[in-house]
Amino acid sequence: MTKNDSLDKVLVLDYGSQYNQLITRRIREMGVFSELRSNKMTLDEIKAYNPKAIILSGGPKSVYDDDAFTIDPEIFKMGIPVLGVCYGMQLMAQDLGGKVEANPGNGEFGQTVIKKSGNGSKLLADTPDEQVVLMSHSDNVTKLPEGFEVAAGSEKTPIAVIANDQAGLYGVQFHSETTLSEHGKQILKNFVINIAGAKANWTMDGFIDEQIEKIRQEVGDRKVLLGLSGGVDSSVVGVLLQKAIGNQLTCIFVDHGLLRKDEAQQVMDMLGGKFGLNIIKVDAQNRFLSKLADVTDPEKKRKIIGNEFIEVFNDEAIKLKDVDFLAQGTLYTDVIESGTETAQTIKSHHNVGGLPEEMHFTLIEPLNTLFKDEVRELGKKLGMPHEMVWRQPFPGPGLGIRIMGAITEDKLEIVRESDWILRDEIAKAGLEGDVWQYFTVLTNNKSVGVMGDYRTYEYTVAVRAITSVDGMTADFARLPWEVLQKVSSRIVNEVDHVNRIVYDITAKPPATVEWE
Ligand SMILES: Nc1ncnc2c1ncn2[C@@H]1O[C@H](COP(=O)(O)OP(=O)(O)OP(=O)(O)O)[C@@H](O)[C@H]1O
Ligand SMILES: O=c1[nH]c(=O)c2[nH+]cn([C@@H]3O[C@H](COP(=O)(O)O)[C@@H](O)[C@H]3O)c2[nH]1
Ligand SMILES: NC(=O)CC[C@H](N)C(=O)O
Ligand SMILES: [Mg+2]
Repeated sequence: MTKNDSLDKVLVLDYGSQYNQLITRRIREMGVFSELRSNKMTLDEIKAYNPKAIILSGGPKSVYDDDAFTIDPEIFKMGIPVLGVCYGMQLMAQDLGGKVEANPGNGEFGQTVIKKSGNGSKLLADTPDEQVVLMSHSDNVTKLPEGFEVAAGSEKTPIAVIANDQAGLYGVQFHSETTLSEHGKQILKNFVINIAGAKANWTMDGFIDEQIEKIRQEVGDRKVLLGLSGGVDSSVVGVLLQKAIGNQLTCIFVDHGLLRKDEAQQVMDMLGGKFGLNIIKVDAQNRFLSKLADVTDPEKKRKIIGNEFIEVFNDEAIKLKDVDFLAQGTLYTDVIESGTETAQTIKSHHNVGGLPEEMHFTLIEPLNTLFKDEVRELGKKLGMPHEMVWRQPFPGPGLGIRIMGAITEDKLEIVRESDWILRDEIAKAGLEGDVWQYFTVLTNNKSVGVMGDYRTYEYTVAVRAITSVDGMTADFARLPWEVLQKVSSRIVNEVDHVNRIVYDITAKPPATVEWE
């Protein structure tokens, strides 16, 4: 029996929403074990999995499309409580004899108020009669299936929550899993704990033990390479692997020429020195930069970088001999944004969507169901120091995706120096703990300036600083004017070929954090 067999499990079936893993994460926050699985799971597989409750996620398709993702309707008769979220609710309604149609208007996107009807069913217990939720749909349930009641509605969506208390079947048209649904957590808790009766016996300590056991079983006495960047994710994987397999682990730190100022030295000192990890530093500037010469398309850059990383790992593996596994600090955010069978590609993260199609390694990615803040909690539990756990994220493709257009040595110098000034000023202002991530971007835009009575025609640098919890959604940081003023003045004065600074004031969505 594996450890998971003793836990109550909530099975989330994936219909392709960007937020689907947030559902499992909200449930883990309650201390209940939860996993996301393919909507292709058969009825027998679901029965064998033995879930305490099932959630059908949202998704981009319409349930009446010819190529819509489906479910075996028998699952609604198994006596296991089922909650449908958005697409999931529409699928349940259609399968049980209700009707789903395109919304006659433009759909409903953004925060909306819903109002309970009647007592709102057990699902909406302990939430106010009127509450704000995040809607993101263009189809509506227009006819209820038999045995169901409307538990709440909004102006544009009269059927926004459906409930069949007796059968334990429920649907919410909104995304209860995002923080933009103000009582979403309570609603999920009502479903998982009160309605399905799941026991809260999952912990992060349990997760560590389980991962260590899994890694030991898989690796046996063979060797593992870890792509180590000095970032939070791969450092946490490094510490976890060291606990699991000790000196069967070799870490590879690649200097691809796209690192920040002084980064290579800092990483080697911190992880090799203080933490005693066995690290090989590979100087690969030339091979990365020559492959990237003249490449302007963001997705192409990401794929070239992803491929080249693997080439470097391959070369090192040949030297070390008998290495079968490659470990990476891949998080769920990297997986979902790279696109899955059901979810659209937003950008190919170098370590997922940027990997070559054929690889000699088996991947070990113990964090690929987690979000950044969960990884930080894990790092703390593993006894890692505050400054390592709270390092700001830095993407694997590095400064390469912060230069719009083709990458050159001169442009790298501009982003490297301007980034250093921004980091220096944020540190001096004592704001490092308040801002989740901050960096500069070299736009491909030149404009006219006047310096010392001369006309200049030089580059615009953008400053990006955001607040976030998990990197899935973000807002621009309200940096004090004085800090922005100092940063602007120093970059224009100290970095050649820059005469204008702009501040990026978009949230994610609709923008993303990085510009490419
Ligand atoms: N310079 C590098 N050398 C070796 N491996 C790298 C390098 N950059 C990234 N990687 C690999 O790619 C993975 C994904 O990178 P990512 O930036 O998301 O994570 P991280 O660097 O570990 O943490 P953070 O998100 O805090 O920067 C890393 O966990 C690591 O395995
Ligand atoms: O390792 C990585 N490889 C990548 O290819 C990559 N792209 C974005 N990021 C980081 O992910 C978080 C979310 O960024 P985006 O909103 O730009 O997708 C932010 O923290 C980004 O810095 C990456 N990390
Ligand atoms: N977010 C969703 O799950 C949307 C479901 C469906 N595609 C709709 O537009 O209504
Ligand atoms: Mg990184």
